[in-house]
Amino acid sequence: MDDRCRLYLITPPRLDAGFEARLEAALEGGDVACLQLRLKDAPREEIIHWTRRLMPIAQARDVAFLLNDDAPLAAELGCDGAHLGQSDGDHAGARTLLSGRILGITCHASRHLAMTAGEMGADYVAFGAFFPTSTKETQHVADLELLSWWSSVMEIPAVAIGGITAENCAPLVQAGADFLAVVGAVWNHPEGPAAGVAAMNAAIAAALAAPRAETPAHGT
Ligand SMILES: Cc1ncc(COP(=O)(O)OP(=O)(O)O)c(N)n1
Ligand SMILES: Cc1ncsc1CCOP(=O)(O)O
Ligand SMILES: [Mg+2]
Repeated sequence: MDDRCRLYLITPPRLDAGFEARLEAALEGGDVACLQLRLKDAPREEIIHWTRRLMPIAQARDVAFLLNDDAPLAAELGCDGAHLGQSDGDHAGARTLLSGRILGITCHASRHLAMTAGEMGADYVAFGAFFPTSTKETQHVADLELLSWWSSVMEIPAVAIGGITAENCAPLVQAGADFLAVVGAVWNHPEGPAAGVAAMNAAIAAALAAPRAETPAHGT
């Protein structure tokens, strides 16, 4: 198992004018593997606008830029990839369209969805929600056993999402999450987004350095 675990940053649900500076500040805070632009129900023009503004900031720092929900638009705009949920269109078609780019798939708390996504060619599977969150209404609760099983059996990276903070992330890291996806932990951090990124990275490093809790037994 690759012991590394990295931060996967998702934009706030709404972006105000001048958000570019907040993103730059966040990325100054420490390691970020990728940035997902997630503007639910925003007009296409707004998504295009923010992609053109934010993608160069991310890519200049070697942070992959992923678009949520829309694989054709991600391909058209030259994004590094897309994240699709179970209701976000044709996954296999998106895989073809995003050949050579990153495609991540929401798998909620389901081994079956994750294996299907893996067989389809997903670059990562996302499990959640691990904790209560006010960022999105969630209907699925994922647990450590799923994460631990996936990471011990599969090579495809796992992203953990949902209410993750610097304070609660250690068990996810120790269960084998390859990435921790967060919104609130960074953008709502009381000392600003750079402090949020720094706190997440410090918590990940501490969890990796700490003695591991016993791994749960895996069923079939
Ligand atoms: C990394 C990551 N994981 C899960 C999601 C959720 O995607 P989805 O289920 O399509 O819900 P919306 O985000 O579209 O509301 C995600 N965006 N990113
Ligand atoms: C997009 C998404 N999908 C499942 S939970 C969630 C929201 C994650 O945001 P936060 O890190 O603030 O809980
Ligand atoms: Mg979606």
